[in-house]
Amino acid sequence: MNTLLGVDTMGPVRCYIGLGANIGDSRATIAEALKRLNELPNLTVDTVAPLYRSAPIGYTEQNYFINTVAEVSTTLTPRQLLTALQQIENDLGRVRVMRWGPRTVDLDILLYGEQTILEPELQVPHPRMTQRAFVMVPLADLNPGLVIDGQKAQLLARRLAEEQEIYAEQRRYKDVVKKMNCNYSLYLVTDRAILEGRDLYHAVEAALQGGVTLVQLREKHTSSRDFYQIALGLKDLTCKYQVPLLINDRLDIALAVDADGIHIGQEDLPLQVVREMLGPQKIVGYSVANIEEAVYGERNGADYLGAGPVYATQTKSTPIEPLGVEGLRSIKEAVSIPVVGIGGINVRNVSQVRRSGVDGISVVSAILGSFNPANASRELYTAWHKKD
Ligand SMILES: Nc1ncnc2c1ncn2[C@@H]1O[C@H](COP(=O)(O)OP(=O)(O)OP(=O)(O)O)[C@@H](O)[C@H]1O
Ligand SMILES: Nc1nc2c(c(=O)[nH]1)N=C(CO)CN2
Ligand SMILES: [Mg+2]
Repeated sequence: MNTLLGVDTMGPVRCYIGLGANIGDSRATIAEALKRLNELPNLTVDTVAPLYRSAPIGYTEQNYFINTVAEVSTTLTPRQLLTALQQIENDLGRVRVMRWGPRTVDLDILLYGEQTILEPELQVPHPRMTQRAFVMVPLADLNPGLVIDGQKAQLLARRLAEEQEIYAEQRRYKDVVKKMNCNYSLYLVTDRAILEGRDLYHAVEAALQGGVTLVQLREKHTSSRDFYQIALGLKDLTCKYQVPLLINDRLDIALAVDADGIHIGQEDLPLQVVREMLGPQKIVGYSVANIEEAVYGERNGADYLGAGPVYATQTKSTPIEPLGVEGLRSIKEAVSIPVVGIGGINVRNVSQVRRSGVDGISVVSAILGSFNPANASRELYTAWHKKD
């Protein structure tokens, strides 16, 4: 605790949370638990270690576990944090049957700053953590030099990993963090036709410099080989600016370049199939034009919805009746996942769109139709963030 002019001021405290699951789709449950953790008002998930598969410790007649550790900062007190973790466990269907038994998800406070807590309901540092490879190995990934009970995390992790069965999961969990922090506010969808021969990479890079937060590569009449090559090039760019790259429609291309996700429409592969094939850690977006499609999207695994057209546009060959801001608002209110508006959005109507409550705007021509995509993006960014 810092003391400033005799007043106690508490900044956020760095904590480590252990996550474990061995019933149902453990990876998906852990991803969901992390998302809910990050959504707590007084807590931010800063980093998540890779996932590990580990043999059950304690009671051994149960499935292998998926385990990881999250580094978080929070202004919650230890007790409040414990209550919040237990709430998430319960909401995700945890039923306590036996000690050390199978569970849909387990969230333990491993460390709370430097504090030691010895209460009947809460002991911190977690009393068994230094005996558990499934805790120490991911913890050492996050903070190898951390000292617990006078011992370095990395040394403890190495020693424990020799005695206890633990495997690194191939599925990369950095994706989960990326997905969790995905910012939908200024979402660029590409269209090379609008560029009229200007260089796509050049335009996208300018847009990224101008503040675009998400990029979707959309190609209409391109060979698979060219699509793949363009996607690889864009991936380098989006990585440089730490912005997710999504691929329109083509699951094969999304997989081939290990994109951050895919965006599909009503006529593309079924949503559940795409989700199943890409796994829980990738972003799946779904185009909707009405409430029914939106609710369907939310129930069948979409991470966000692209709702539109908000205004009349020439991008689609068959014109659809625009939703208008009210239609957009009704879609946003019908679901709890992020919604981005698309179709005819430009710097003049952006604040109107924002007032519908959506999470972002998706644009094609407002950026790529401009000879200065950096400026166009900057203006949209400013307009979106302007308080009225
Ligand atoms: N650091 C801690 N983090 C979470 N729960 C704790 C902690 N210390 C004590 N507890 C208490 O442990 C009780 C049992 O928790 P739970 O059923 O999740 O145990 P467990 O995860 O199966 O076992 P273990 O504690 O060995 O990991 C909780 O009700 C909680 O009050
Ligand atoms: N491998 C593994 N074994 C366990 C785990 C766990 O998360 N992973 N959790 C337990 C109780 O917290 C008991 N045993
Ligand atoms: Mg527990």
